[in-house]
Amino acid sequence: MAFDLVFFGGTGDLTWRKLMPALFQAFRHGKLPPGGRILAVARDDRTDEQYRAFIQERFSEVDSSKRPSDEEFAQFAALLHYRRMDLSQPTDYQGLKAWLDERGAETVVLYLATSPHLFPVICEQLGAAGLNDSKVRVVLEKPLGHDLASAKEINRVVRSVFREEQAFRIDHYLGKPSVQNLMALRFGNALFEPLWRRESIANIQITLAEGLGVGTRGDFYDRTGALRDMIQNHALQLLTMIAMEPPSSSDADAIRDEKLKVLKSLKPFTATHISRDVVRGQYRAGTVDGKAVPGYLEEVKVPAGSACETFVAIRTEVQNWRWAGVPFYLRTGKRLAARDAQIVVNFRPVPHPIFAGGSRANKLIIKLQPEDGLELQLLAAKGNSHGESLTTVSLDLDFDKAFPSERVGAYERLLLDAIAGRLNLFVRSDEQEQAWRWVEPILDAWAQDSGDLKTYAAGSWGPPAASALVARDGFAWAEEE
Ligand SMILES: NC(=O)C1=CN([C@@H]2O[C@H](COP(=O)(O)OP(=O)(O)OC[C@H]3O[C@@H](n4cnc5c(N)ncnc54)[C@H](OP(=O)(O)O)[C@@H]3O)[C@@H](O)[C@H]2O)C=CC1
Ligand SMILES: O=C1O[C@H](COP(=O)(O)O)[C@@H](O)[C@H](O)[C@H]1O
Repeated sequence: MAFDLVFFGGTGDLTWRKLMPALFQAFRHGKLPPGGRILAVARDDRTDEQYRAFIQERFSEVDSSKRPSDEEFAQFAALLHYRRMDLSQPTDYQGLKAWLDERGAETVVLYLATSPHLFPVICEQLGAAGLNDSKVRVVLEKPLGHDLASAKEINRVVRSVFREEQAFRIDHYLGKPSVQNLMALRFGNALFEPLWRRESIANIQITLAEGLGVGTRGDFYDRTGALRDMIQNHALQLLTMIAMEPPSSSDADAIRDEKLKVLKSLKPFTATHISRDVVRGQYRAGTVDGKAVPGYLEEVKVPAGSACETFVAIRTEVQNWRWAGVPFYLRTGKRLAARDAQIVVNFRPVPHPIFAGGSRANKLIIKLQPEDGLELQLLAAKGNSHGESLTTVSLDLDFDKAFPSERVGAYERLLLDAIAGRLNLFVRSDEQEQAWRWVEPILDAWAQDSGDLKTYAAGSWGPPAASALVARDGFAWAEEE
Protein backbone atom coordinates (compact mmCIF):
# COMPACT_ATOMS: atom_id res chain seq x y z
CA MET A 1 0.00 0.00 0.00
CA ALA A 2 1.82 3.14 -1.17
CA PHE A 3 1.42 5.98 1.28
CA ASP A 4 2.50 9.58 1.64
CA LEU A 5 3.05 10.85 5.16
CA VAL A 6 3.34 14.62 5.53
CA PHE A 7 4.60 16.25 8.70
CA PHE A 8 3.44 19.85 9.07
CA GLY A 9 6.02 21.15 11.55
CA GLY A 10 8.67 18.95 9.96
CA THR A 11 11.60 20.76 11.56
CA GLY A 12 10.05 20.96 15.03
CA ASP A 13 11.10 19.29 18.24
CA LEU A 14 8.29 16.72 18.14
CA THR A 15 9.14 15.65 14.60
CA TRP A 16 12.85 15.14 15.06
CA ARG A 17 12.75 13.95 18.68
CA LYS A 18 9.82 11.52 18.53
CA LEU A 19 8.28 11.04 15.10
CA MET A 20 11.36 10.47 12.94
CA PRO A 21 12.96 8.05 15.44
CA ALA A 22 9.63 6.17 15.63
CA LEU A 23 9.39 5.97 11.86
CA PHE A 24 12.94 4.80 11.67
CA GLN A 25 12.16 2.00 14.15
CA ALA A 26 9.15 0.98 12.06
CA PHE A 27 11.43 0.99 8.99
CA ARG A 28 14.09 -1.05 10.83
CA HIS A 29 11.47 -3.56 12.01
CA GLY A 30 10.24 -3.92 8.42
CA LYS A 31 6.79 -2.68 9.41
CA LEU A 32 6.60 0.41 7.27
CA PRO A 33 4.46 -0.46 4.25
CA PRO A 34 6.51 -0.42 1.04
CA GLY A 35 6.36 2.50 -1.34
CA GLY A 36 6.13 5.16 1.34
CA ARG A 37 7.26 8.76 1.08
CA ILE A 38 7.71 11.04 4.07
CA LEU A 39 7.45 14.76 3.44
CA ALA A 40 8.48 17.32 6.04
CA VAL A 41 7.03 20.80 5.74
CA ALA A 42 8.18 24.03 7.41
CA ARG A 43 8.96 27.65 6.48
CA ASP A 44 12.74 27.34 6.04
CA ASP A 45 14.24 26.93 2.61
CA ARG A 46 15.95 23.52 2.52
CA THR A 47 16.66 20.88 -0.07
CA ASP A 48 15.80 17.22 0.52
CA GLU A 49 19.50 16.58 1.12
CA GLN A 50 19.76 19.36 3.69
CA TYR A 51 16.71 18.06 5.51
CA ARG A 52 18.10 14.52 5.56
CA ALA A 53 21.36 15.84 7.01
CA PHE A 54 19.38 17.77 9.66
CA ILE A 55 17.53 14.61 10.72
CA GLN A 56 20.69 12.49 10.68
CA GLU A 57 22.41 14.99 12.94
CA ARG A 58 19.42 14.99 15.33
CA PHE A 59 19.54 11.20 15.58
CA SER A 60 22.72 11.63 17.63
CA GLU A 61 20.44 12.84 20.46
CA VAL A 62 18.35 9.66 20.36
CA ASP A 63 18.88 6.67 22.66
CA SER A 64 21.88 4.79 21.14
CA SER A 65 19.99 1.50 20.64
CA LYS A 66 17.55 3.37 18.43
CA ARG A 67 20.16 5.21 16.37
CA PRO A 68 20.67 4.14 12.74
CA SER A 69 24.04 3.14 11.36
CA ASP A 70 25.17 5.25 8.38
CA GLU A 71 24.02 2.48 6.05
CA GLU A 72 20.63 2.18 7.69
CA PHE A 73 20.19 5.93 7.63
CA ALA A 74 21.03 6.11 3.93
CA GLN A 75 18.22 3.62 3.20
CA PHE A 76 15.76 5.39 5.48
CA ALA A 77 16.75 8.83 4.17
CA ALA A 78 15.66 7.84 0.67
CA LEU A 79 12.07 8.10 1.95
CA LEU A 80 12.54 11.64 3.30
CA HIS A 81 11.62 14.78 1.38
CA TYR A 82 11.28 18.41 2.32
CA ARG A 83 9.01 21.19 1.12
CA ARG A 84 8.92 24.84 2.11
CA MET A 85 5.41 26.00 3.00
CA ASP A 86 3.94 28.76 5.09
CA LEU A 87 0.89 27.05 6.49
CA SER A 88 -0.90 30.35 6.94
CA GLN A 89 -0.66 31.02 3.17
CA PRO A 90 -3.50 29.50 1.08
CA THR A 91 -1.43 29.59 -2.11
CA ASP A 92 1.21 27.24 -0.65
CA TYR A 93 -1.27 24.34 -0.44
CA GLN A 94 -1.70 24.03 -4.21
CA GLY A 95 1.97 23.09 -4.56
CA LEU A 96 1.54 20.41 -1.90
CA LYS A 97 -1.50 19.02 -3.68
CA ALA A 98 0.40 18.89 -6.96
CA TRP A 99 3.29 17.06 -5.26
CA LEU A 100 0.89 14.50 -3.76
CA ASP A 101 -1.23 14.12 -6.92
CA GLU A 102 1.80 13.54 -9.09
CA ARG A 103 2.22 10.11 -7.56
CA GLY A 104 -1.34 9.51 -6.37
CA ALA A 105 -0.58 7.32 -3.33
CA GLU A 106 -3.45 5.19 -2.03
CA THR A 107 -3.17 6.71 1.45
CA VAL A 108 -2.19 10.21 2.46
CA VAL A 109 -1.55 10.88 6.15
CA LEU A 110 -1.26 14.55 7.08
CA TYR A 111 0.28 14.91 10.55
CA LEU A 112 -0.29 18.28 12.22
CA ALA A 113 2.83 18.52 14.42
CA THR A 114 2.53 22.26 14.88
CA SER A 115 1.13 24.54 17.52
CA PRO A 116 -2.65 23.92 17.76
CA HIS A 117 -3.43 27.55 16.89
CA LEU A 118 -2.53 26.61 13.31
CA PHE A 119 -4.90 23.61 13.18
CA PRO A 120 -8.01 25.52 12.01
CA VAL A 121 -6.20 27.35 9.22
CA ILE A 122 -4.39 24.19 8.10
CA CYS A 123 -7.64 22.19 7.96
CA GLU A 124 -9.52 24.94 6.15
CA GLN A 125 -6.78 25.25 3.57
CA LEU A 126 -6.53 21.49 3.12
CA GLY A 127 -10.27 21.48 2.41
CA ALA A 128 -9.99 24.41 0.02
CA ALA A 129 -7.15 22.65 -1.84
CA GLY A 130 -9.17 19.43 -2.13
CA LEU A 131 -6.82 17.56 0.19
CA ASN A 132 -9.66 15.95 2.13
CA ASP A 133 -10.92 13.06 0.02
CA SER A 134 -11.38 9.60 1.49
CA LYS A 135 -7.76 8.54 1.04
CA VAL A 136 -6.64 11.39 3.34
CA ARG A 137 -6.23 11.01 7.11
CA VAL A 138 -5.40 13.88 9.37
CA VAL A 139 -3.45 13.30 12.58
CA LEU A 140 -3.89 15.97 15.25
CA GLU A 141 -1.22 16.22 17.93
CA LYS A 142 -2.17 17.05 21.45
CA PRO A 143 -2.95 19.50 22.98
CA LEU A 144 -6.09 20.01 20.93
CA GLY A 145 -6.66 23.63 21.87
CA HIS A 146 -6.10 25.15 25.29
CA ASP A 147 -9.66 25.08 26.64
CA LEU A 148 -13.11 23.80 25.73
CA ALA A 149 -13.94 26.68 23.37
CA SER A 150 -10.72 26.37 21.37
CA ALA A 151 -11.02 22.55 21.25
CA LYS A 152 -14.59 22.87 19.99
CA GLU A 153 -13.53 25.37 17.37
CA ILE A 154 -10.77 23.05 16.13
CA ASN A 155 -13.20 20.13 16.07
CA ARG A 156 -15.77 22.23 14.23
CA VAL A 157 -13.28 23.08 11.51
CA VAL A 158 -11.97 19.49 11.36
CA ARG A 159 -15.55 18.22 10.99
CA SER A 160 -16.33 20.75 8.29
CA VAL A 161 -13.45 19.39 6.21
CA PHE A 162 -13.03 15.73 7.20
CA ARG A 163 -15.30 12.90 8.31
CA GLU A 164 -14.77 11.75 11.91
CA GLU A 165 -13.16 8.51 10.73
CA GLN A 166 -10.51 10.55 8.90
CA ALA A 167 -9.47 12.35 12.11
CA PHE A 168 -6.79 10.69 14.24
CA ARG A 169 -6.41 12.60 17.51
CA ILE A 170 -3.22 11.50 19.20
CA ASP A 171 -2.73 10.76 22.85
CA HIS A 172 0.60 8.98 22.75
CA TYR A 173 -0.09 7.23 26.06
CA LEU A 174 -2.67 5.11 24.24
CA GLY A 175 0.11 3.79 22.04
CA LYS A 176 2.23 2.55 24.94
CA PRO A 177 2.27 -1.27 25.12
CA SER A 178 1.66 -1.06 28.86
CA VAL A 179 -1.56 0.88 28.28
CA GLN A 180 -2.76 -1.64 25.73
CA ASN A 181 -2.03 -4.28 28.32
CA LEU A 182 -4.39 -2.54 30.66
CA MET A 183 -7.22 -3.29 28.22
CA ALA A 184 -5.98 -6.87 27.89
CA LEU A 185 -5.87 -7.24 31.66
CA ARG A 186 -9.43 -6.06 32.09
CA PHE A 187 -11.16 -7.45 29.03
CA GLY A 188 -9.01 -10.44 28.10
CA ASN A 189 -9.12 -12.05 31.55
CA ALA A 190 -12.16 -13.02 33.59
CA LEU A 191 -10.22 -13.02 36.86
CA PHE A 192 -10.49 -9.41 37.93
CA GLU A 193 -13.88 -8.39 36.54
CA PRO A 194 -15.96 -9.61 39.53
CA LEU A 195 -13.65 -7.64 41.84
CA TRP A 196 -13.45 -4.54 39.66
CA ARG A 197 -16.03 -2.48 41.58
CA ARG A 198 -16.78 -0.52 44.69
CA GLU A 199 -17.49 -3.60 46.82
CA SER A 200 -13.86 -4.78 46.49
CA ILE A 201 -11.83 -1.68 45.64
CA ALA A 202 -11.03 0.99 48.23
CA ASN A 203 -9.31 3.54 45.99
CA ILE A 204 -7.39 3.91 42.74
CA GLN A 205 -4.27 6.01 42.25
CA ILE A 206 -2.92 7.13 38.89
CA THR A 207 0.58 8.62 39.01
CA LEU A 208 2.40 10.09 36.01
CA ALA A 209 5.63 11.34 37.53
CA GLU A 210 8.55 12.78 35.59
CA GLY A 211 12.08 13.29 36.86
CA LEU A 212 12.88 15.85 34.17
CA GLY A 213 12.02 19.52 34.35
CA VAL A 214 10.68 21.65 31.52
CA GLY A 215 14.04 21.69 29.72
CA THR A 216 14.27 24.28 26.97
CA ARG A 217 10.49 24.36 26.39
CA GLY A 218 9.76 26.74 29.27
CA ASP A 219 7.78 29.19 27.11
CA PHE A 220 5.51 26.46 25.72
CA TYR A 221 5.11 24.84 29.13
CA ASP A 222 4.32 28.10 30.85
CA ARG A 223 1.35 28.64 28.54
CA THR A 224 0.21 25.09 29.23
CA GLY A 225 0.86 23.80 32.76
CA ALA A 226 0.51 20.28 34.13
CA LEU A 227 -3.29 20.21 34.09
CA ARG A 228 -3.50 20.83 30.34
CA ASP A 229 -0.29 19.00 29.51
CA MET A 230 -0.90 15.69 31.31
CA ILE A 231 -4.22 15.51 33.19
CA GLN A 232 -6.71 16.66 30.52
CA ASN A 233 -5.41 13.97 28.20
CA HIS A 234 -3.07 11.20 29.41
CA ALA A 235 -4.30 10.85 33.00
CA LEU A 236 -7.98 11.04 32.06
CA GLN A 237 -7.52 8.52 29.26
CA LEU A 238 -5.97 6.11 31.75
CA LEU A 239 -8.80 6.73 34.17
CA THR A 240 -11.35 5.90 31.49
CA MET A 241 -9.59 2.62 30.76
CA ILE A 242 -9.57 1.65 34.40
CA ALA A 243 -13.18 2.64 35.04
CA MET A 244 -15.00 1.87 31.77
CA GLU A 245 -17.58 -0.88 31.38
CA PRO A 246 -16.58 -3.80 29.15
CA PRO A 247 -17.15 -2.66 25.55
CA SER A 248 -19.35 -4.81 23.32
CA SER A 249 -16.48 -5.32 20.84
CA SER A 250 -12.96 -4.16 20.17
CA ASP A 251 -14.19 -1.68 17.56
CA ALA A 252 -12.93 1.86 17.98
CA ASP A 253 -16.38 3.33 18.62
CA ALA A 254 -17.48 0.59 21.02
CA ILE A 255 -14.43 1.42 23.15
CA ARG A 256 -14.73 5.17 22.74
CA ASP A 257 -18.45 5.13 23.66
CA GLU A 258 -17.59 3.46 26.99
CA LYS A 259 -14.71 5.83 27.69
CA LEU A 260 -16.98 8.80 27.02
CA LYS A 261 -19.51 7.50 29.57
CA VAL A 262 -16.80 7.49 32.23
CA LEU A 263 -15.78 11.06 31.41
CA LYS A 264 -19.42 12.11 31.66
CA SER A 265 -19.72 10.35 35.05
CA LEU A 266 -16.80 12.20 36.64
CA LYS A 267 -17.87 14.30 39.58
CA PRO A 268 -18.07 17.88 38.33
CA PHE A 269 -16.03 20.54 40.08
CA THR A 270 -17.53 23.36 42.10
CA ALA A 271 -15.45 26.10 43.73
CA THR A 272 -15.53 24.23 47.07
CA HIS A 273 -14.43 20.98 45.50
CA ILE A 274 -11.55 22.67 43.72
CA SER A 275 -10.10 24.09 46.90
CA ARG A 276 -10.61 20.76 48.72
CA ASP A 277 -9.82 18.24 46.01
CA VAL A 278 -7.16 19.82 43.79
CA VAL A 279 -3.56 20.57 44.74
CA ARG A 280 -1.27 22.48 42.43
CA GLY A 281 2.41 22.99 42.91
CA GLN A 282 5.54 24.40 41.32
CA TYR A 283 9.02 23.03 41.81
CA ARG A 284 11.80 24.85 43.53
CA ALA A 285 15.51 24.11 43.31
CA GLY A 286 16.42 20.70 44.66
CA THR A 287 18.43 17.57 44.04
CA VAL A 288 17.62 14.94 41.45
CA ASP A 289 19.82 11.84 41.12
CA GLY A 290 22.41 13.51 43.32
CA LYS A 291 22.59 16.59 41.05
CA ALA A 292 21.47 20.08 42.04
CA VAL A 293 18.78 21.35 39.67
CA PRO A 294 17.18 24.78 39.35
CA GLY A 295 13.64 25.65 40.33
CA TYR A 296 10.94 26.25 37.71
CA LEU A 297 11.30 30.03 37.90
CA GLU A 298 15.00 29.74 37.04
CA GLU A 299 14.39 27.59 33.92
CA VAL A 300 15.07 29.09 30.47
CA LYS A 301 12.20 31.02 28.88
CA VAL A 302 10.00 30.85 32.01
CA PRO A 303 8.54 34.32 32.71
CA ALA A 304 9.52 35.93 36.02
CA GLY A 305 7.05 35.27 38.81
CA SER A 306 5.09 32.68 36.81
CA ALA A 307 2.28 30.92 38.69
CA CYS A 308 2.21 28.02 36.22
CA GLU A 309 1.67 24.64 37.89
CA THR A 310 4.24 21.91 37.32
CA PHE A 311 2.40 19.51 39.62
CA VAL A 312 -1.25 18.60 40.07
CA ALA A 313 -2.99 16.13 42.36
CA ILE A 314 -6.74 15.62 42.10
CA ARG A 315 -9.27 13.57 44.01
CA THR A 316 -12.32 12.65 42.00
CA GLU A 317 -15.11 10.08 41.83
CA VAL A 318 -16.84 8.24 39.01
CA GLN A 319 -20.50 8.69 39.78
CA ASN A 320 -22.10 5.42 38.72
CA TRP A 321 -23.15 2.12 40.31
CA ARG A 322 -19.81 0.43 39.80
CA TRP A 323 -17.69 3.16 41.38
CA ALA A 324 -19.90 5.22 43.72
CA GLY A 325 -17.85 6.44 46.68
CA VAL A 326 -14.48 5.10 45.44
CA PRO A 327 -11.87 7.88 45.35
CA PHE A 328 -9.75 8.12 42.21
CA TYR A 329 -6.56 10.08 42.82
CA LEU A 330 -4.68 11.52 39.84
CA ARG A 331 -1.20 12.96 40.21
CA THR A 332 1.38 14.29 37.77
CA GLY A 333 4.41 16.51 37.97
CA LYS A 334 7.77 17.51 36.60
CA ARG A 335 10.97 17.16 38.64
CA LEU A 336 9.53 14.56 40.95
CA ALA A 337 11.54 11.90 42.76
CA ALA A 338 11.50 9.47 39.84
CA ARG A 339 10.17 8.84 36.36
CA ASP A 340 7.37 6.58 37.30
CA ALA A 341 4.00 6.05 35.71
CA GLN A 342 1.72 3.57 37.40
CA ILE A 343 -1.81 2.80 38.42
CA VAL A 344 -2.37 1.36 41.86
CA VAL A 345 -5.62 -0.45 42.55
CA ASN A 346 -6.00 -0.71 46.32
CA PHE A 347 -8.42 -3.47 47.27
CA ARG A 348 -10.39 -3.47 50.49
CA PRO A 349 -8.99 -5.48 53.40
CA VAL A 350 -10.77 -8.68 54.49
CA PRO A 351 -13.94 -7.82 56.48
CA HIS A 352 -12.86 -9.80 59.57
CA PRO A 353 -9.10 -10.32 59.95
CA ILE A 354 -8.20 -13.42 61.97
CA PHE A 355 -4.42 -13.22 61.47
CA ALA A 356 -2.01 -10.70 62.92
CA GLY A 357 -1.22 -8.15 60.21
CA GLY A 358 -4.26 -9.36 58.32
CA SER A 359 -5.94 -6.00 58.07
CA ARG A 360 -3.60 -4.97 55.27
CA ALA A 361 -5.10 -5.22 51.83
CA ASN A 362 -4.26 -6.59 48.39
CA LYS A 363 -2.87 -4.23 45.84
CA LEU A 364 -2.57 -4.46 42.08
CA ILE A 365 0.13 -2.23 40.62
CA ILE A 366 -0.09 -1.67 36.90
CA LYS A 367 3.36 -0.43 35.93
CA LEU A 368 3.35 1.73 32.82
CA GLN A 369 6.93 3.05 32.78
CA PRO A 370 9.86 2.81 33.09
CA GLU A 371 8.98 -0.84 33.74
CA ASP A 372 6.07 -2.36 31.90
CA GLY A 373 4.46 -4.95 34.11
CA LEU A 374 2.02 -6.02 36.77
CA GLU A 375 2.53 -6.60 40.45
CA LEU A 376 -0.12 -8.26 42.55
CA GLN A 377 0.47 -7.98 46.27
CA LEU A 378 -0.95 -10.77 48.42
CA LEU A 379 -0.64 -11.57 52.11
CA ALA A 380 1.13 -14.80 53.02
CA ALA A 381 2.25 -16.73 56.07
CA LYS A 382 5.87 -17.84 56.23
CA GLY A 383 4.65 -20.66 58.48
CA ASN A 384 7.59 -20.44 60.86
CA SER A 385 5.87 -19.60 64.13
CA HIS A 386 2.52 -19.68 65.86
CA GLY A 387 0.69 -16.35 65.70
CA GLU A 388 3.12 -14.86 63.16
CA SER A 389 2.15 -11.68 61.37
CA LEU A 390 1.22 -12.02 57.71
CA THR A 391 3.79 -10.82 55.21
CA THR A 392 3.17 -9.02 51.93
CA VAL A 393 4.43 -11.00 48.94
CA SER A 394 4.30 -10.05 45.28
CA LEU A 395 3.45 -11.81 42.07
CA ASP A 396 5.52 -9.84 39.60
CA LEU A 397 5.19 -9.84 35.82
CA ASP A 398 7.65 -8.03 33.59
CA PHE A 399 6.23 -7.72 30.08
CA ASP A 400 9.52 -6.55 28.61
CA LYS A 401 10.98 -9.90 29.67
CA ALA A 402 7.86 -11.88 28.76
CA PHE A 403 7.80 -10.47 25.23
CA PRO A 404 11.44 -9.63 24.48
CA SER A 405 12.02 -7.87 21.15
CA GLU A 406 8.30 -7.61 20.45
CA ARG A 407 7.66 -4.32 22.19
CA VAL A 408 6.92 -1.36 19.96
CA GLY A 409 7.21 2.29 21.01
CA ALA A 410 4.08 4.42 21.32
CA TYR A 411 4.68 6.74 18.36
CA GLU A 412 5.79 3.83 16.16
CA ARG A 413 2.56 1.98 16.93
CA LEU A 414 0.38 5.06 16.43
CA LEU A 415 2.04 6.11 13.18
CA LEU A 416 1.59 2.61 11.77
CA ASP A 417 -2.04 2.61 12.92
CA ALA A 418 -2.68 5.98 11.26
CA ILE A 419 -1.15 4.72 8.00
CA ALA A 420 -3.29 1.57 8.23
CA GLY A 421 -6.43 3.52 9.20
CA ARG A 422 -6.94 1.87 12.61
CA LEU A 423 -8.70 4.29 14.96
CA ASN A 424 -8.84 2.24 18.21
CA LEU A 425 -5.95 4.02 19.87
CA PHE A 426 -7.02 7.52 18.90
CA VAL A 427 -9.33 9.84 20.81
CA ARG A 428 -12.73 10.88 19.49
CA SER A 429 -13.72 14.56 19.51
CA ASP A 430 -16.51 14.10 22.07
CA GLU A 431 -14.10 12.41 24.51
CA GLN A 432 -11.66 15.25 24.15
CA GLU A 433 -14.31 17.92 24.59
CA GLN A 434 -15.75 16.18 27.65
CA ALA A 435 -12.26 16.07 29.20
CA TRP A 436 -11.91 19.81 28.62
CA ARG A 437 -15.38 20.37 30.09
CA TRP A 438 -14.30 18.57 33.26
CA VAL A 439 -10.98 20.42 33.78
CA GLU A 440 -12.25 23.83 32.75
CA PRO A 441 -13.71 24.89 36.13
CA ILE A 442 -10.26 24.28 37.61
CA LEU A 443 -8.58 26.37 34.92
CA ASP A 444 -11.12 29.15 35.48
CA ALA A 445 -10.64 29.11 39.25
CA TRP A 446 -6.86 29.25 38.86
CA ALA A 447 -7.07 32.08 36.35
CA GLN A 448 -8.89 34.14 38.95
CA ASP A 449 -6.75 33.28 41.94
CA SER A 450 -3.22 31.94 41.98
CA GLY A 451 -2.97 32.18 45.77
CA ASP A 452 -3.12 28.47 46.45
CA LEU A 453 -0.05 27.54 44.40
CA LYS A 454 2.10 25.29 46.62
CA THR A 455 5.80 24.71 46.16
CA TYR A 456 7.82 21.51 46.32
CA ALA A 457 11.51 20.70 46.18
CA ALA A 458 12.74 19.18 42.93
CA GLY A 459 13.37 15.50 43.63
CA SER A 460 10.46 15.17 46.07
CA TRP A 461 7.01 13.66 45.50
CA GLY A 462 5.31 17.06 45.35
CA PRO A 463 3.79 19.38 47.94
CA PRO A 464 2.77 17.90 51.32
CA ALA A 465 -0.80 18.96 50.51
CA ALA A 466 -0.92 16.12 47.95
CA SER A 467 -0.30 13.61 50.73
CA ALA A 468 -2.92 15.31 52.90
CA LEU A 469 -5.46 14.98 50.06
CA VAL A 470 -5.20 11.20 50.22
CA ALA A 471 -4.67 10.99 54.00
CA ARG A 472 -7.98 12.80 54.50
CA ASP A 473 -9.74 9.64 53.25
CA GLY A 474 -7.55 7.42 55.44
CA PHE A 475 -5.27 6.36 52.55
CA ALA A 476 -1.69 7.07 51.42
CA TRP A 477 0.15 7.27 48.11
CA ALA A 478 1.88 3.98 47.35
CA GLU A 479 5.39 5.26 48.13
CA GLU A 480 4.26 6.55 51.52
CA GLU A 481 2.93 3.25 52.84
N1 LIG B 1 7.96 18.36 21.46
C1 LIG B 1 7.32 17.36 22.06
O1 LIG B 1 7.92 16.46 22.69
C2 LIG B 1 5.84 17.31 22.03
C3 LIG B 1 5.11 18.28 21.34
N2 LIG B 1 3.75 18.18 21.27
C4 LIG B 1 2.97 19.18 20.54
O2 LIG B 1 3.35 19.17 19.17
C5 LIG B 1 3.24 20.47 18.63
C6 LIG B 1 4.58 20.89 18.04
O3 LIG B 1 5.52 20.95 19.11
P1 LIG B 1 7.07 21.15 18.88
O4 LIG B 1 7.56 20.29 17.78
O5 LIG B 1 7.70 21.02 20.19
O6 LIG B 1 7.13 22.69 18.40
P2 LIG B 1 8.32 23.44 17.67
O7 LIG B 1 8.14 24.89 17.97
O8 LIG B 1 9.63 22.82 17.95
O9 LIG B 1 8.03 23.19 16.10
C7 LIG B 1 7.01 23.83 15.40
C8 LIG B 1 7.12 23.45 13.93
O10 LIG B 1 6.07 24.09 13.21
C9 LIG B 1 6.65 24.82 12.11
N3 LIG B 1 5.82 26.00 11.83
C10 LIG B 1 5.41 26.94 12.71
N4 LIG B 1 4.66 27.87 12.08
C11 LIG B 1 4.58 27.48 10.78
C12 LIG B 1 3.96 28.01 9.63
N5 LIG B 1 3.23 29.14 9.66
N6 LIG B 1 4.11 27.37 8.47
C13 LIG B 1 4.85 26.23 8.40
N7 LIG B 1 5.43 25.67 9.46
C14 LIG B 1 5.33 26.29 10.63
C15 LIG B 1 8.04 25.16 12.60
O11 LIG B 1 8.92 25.42 11.56
P3 LIG B 1 9.32 26.91 11.08
O12 LIG B 1 9.16 27.82 12.27
O13 LIG B 1 10.70 26.76 10.59
O14 LIG B 1 8.37 27.21 9.99
C16 LIG B 1 8.41 23.85 13.28
O15 LIG B 1 8.77 22.91 12.32
C17 LIG B 1 2.80 21.39 19.77
O16 LIG B 1 1.43 21.53 19.73
C18 LIG B 1 3.23 20.60 21.00
O17 LIG B 1 2.43 20.91 22.10
C19 LIG B 1 3.07 17.13 21.84
C20 LIG B 1 3.73 16.15 22.53
C21 LIG B 1 5.18 16.18 22.72
O1 LIG C 1 2.57 14.76 26.30
C1 LIG C 1 3.52 14.92 27.03
O2 LIG C 1 4.13 13.83 27.51
C2 LIG C 1 5.46 13.90 28.00
C3 LIG C 1 5.67 12.64 28.83
O3 LIG C 1 5.55 11.54 27.98
P1 LIG C 1 6.28 10.18 28.35
O4 LIG C 1 5.87 9.27 27.26
O5 LIG C 1 7.75 10.47 28.38
O6 LIG C 1 5.77 9.79 29.68
C4 LIG C 1 5.70 15.15 28.83
O7 LIG C 1 7.07 15.24 29.17
C5 LIG C 1 5.29 16.36 28.02
O8 LIG C 1 5.43 17.53 28.83
C6 LIG C 1 3.87 16.24 27.55
O9 LIG C 1 3.57 17.27 26.63
